Amino acid sequence: MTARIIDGKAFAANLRARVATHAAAFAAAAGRPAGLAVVLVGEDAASSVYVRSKGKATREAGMASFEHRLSTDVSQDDLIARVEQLNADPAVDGILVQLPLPKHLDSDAVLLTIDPDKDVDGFHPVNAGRLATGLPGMVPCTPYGCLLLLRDVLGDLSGMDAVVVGRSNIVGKPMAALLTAESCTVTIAHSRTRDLADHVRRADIVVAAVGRANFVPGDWIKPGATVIDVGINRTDAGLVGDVDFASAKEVAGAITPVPGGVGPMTIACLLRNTLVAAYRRAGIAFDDKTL
Ligand SMILES: Nc1nc2c(c(=O)[nH]1)N[C@@H](CN(C=O)c1ccc(C(=O)N[C@@H](CCC(=O)O)C(=O)O)cc1)CN2
Ligand SMILES: [Mg+2]
Repeated sequence: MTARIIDGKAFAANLRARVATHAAAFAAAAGRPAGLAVVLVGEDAASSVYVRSKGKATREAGMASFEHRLSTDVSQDDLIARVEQLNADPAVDGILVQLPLPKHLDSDAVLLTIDPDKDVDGFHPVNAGRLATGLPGMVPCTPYGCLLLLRDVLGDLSGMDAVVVGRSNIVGKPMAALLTAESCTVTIAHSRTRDLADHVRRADIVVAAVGRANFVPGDWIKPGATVIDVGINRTDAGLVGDVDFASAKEVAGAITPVPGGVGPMTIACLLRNTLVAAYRRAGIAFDDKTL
């Protein structure tokens, strides 16, 4: 069996086009565009690329992009003051602080400062709590992108066995919460999990988010399973995921490639979250399940 290769790039392009249509309707109804502020601290090369991509995608979707570039040695107080200024700015619907931050800064404290209703990354504990309890909030972009791809491939996920490999606050935990809300039976595996291969072999859905190149080999995959690879690892062989793609694609029913799978969904879902935040803040009805 050779797996269906899930085209995240095409899916993301389609989502971005749909966001753009709704963003135009928002601007007409609210008398202003939805706005996203991105804060970048320092010169990290990958972060600079991502922030530039986010700004471009935001403008292409017909939304306002506000870029705040702060020097590597910015103080914690000055960074927090910038976030507070964005919280108070009525033109800003979404705020995102690009991660990772330089070592001298306390990411948790910075993320706690973001107004939860503008937290388009969905990283604030209030949004984590809303997701865990089924309340409307902001859902982290990468896990939400994975969910959209899974629904597209599988339709109803109810009753399926899912394994999430990785327990980060940014991907693993919210991914598990989203799959639980879809009525999957979810296992969260991590570096201390015993008999990891056995857990993965039982899964209809595997989400790999450990940050280790080619960590999940094809012989761990149940024949026909759907494999979502969140990993982005730069190796001598180029960019690779957390799943050994060459062996896994011979066993899986469907699999995301790296690059071109989950990655593009992250920015598309960020635009989606910004639009959702804008509608909520403006008090204009919008069915966010359409996106
Ligand atoms: N505040 C945040 N910081 C970070 C996030 C985030 O969601 N919020 N995620 C990552 C970086 N990231 C966006 O910020 C991101 C990573 C990767 C991609 C992507 O499209 N990847 C491509 C490959 C790109 C390449 O060649 O390097 C792909 O997988 O096809 C988009 C966004 C960490 N920080
Ligand atoms: Mg188990």
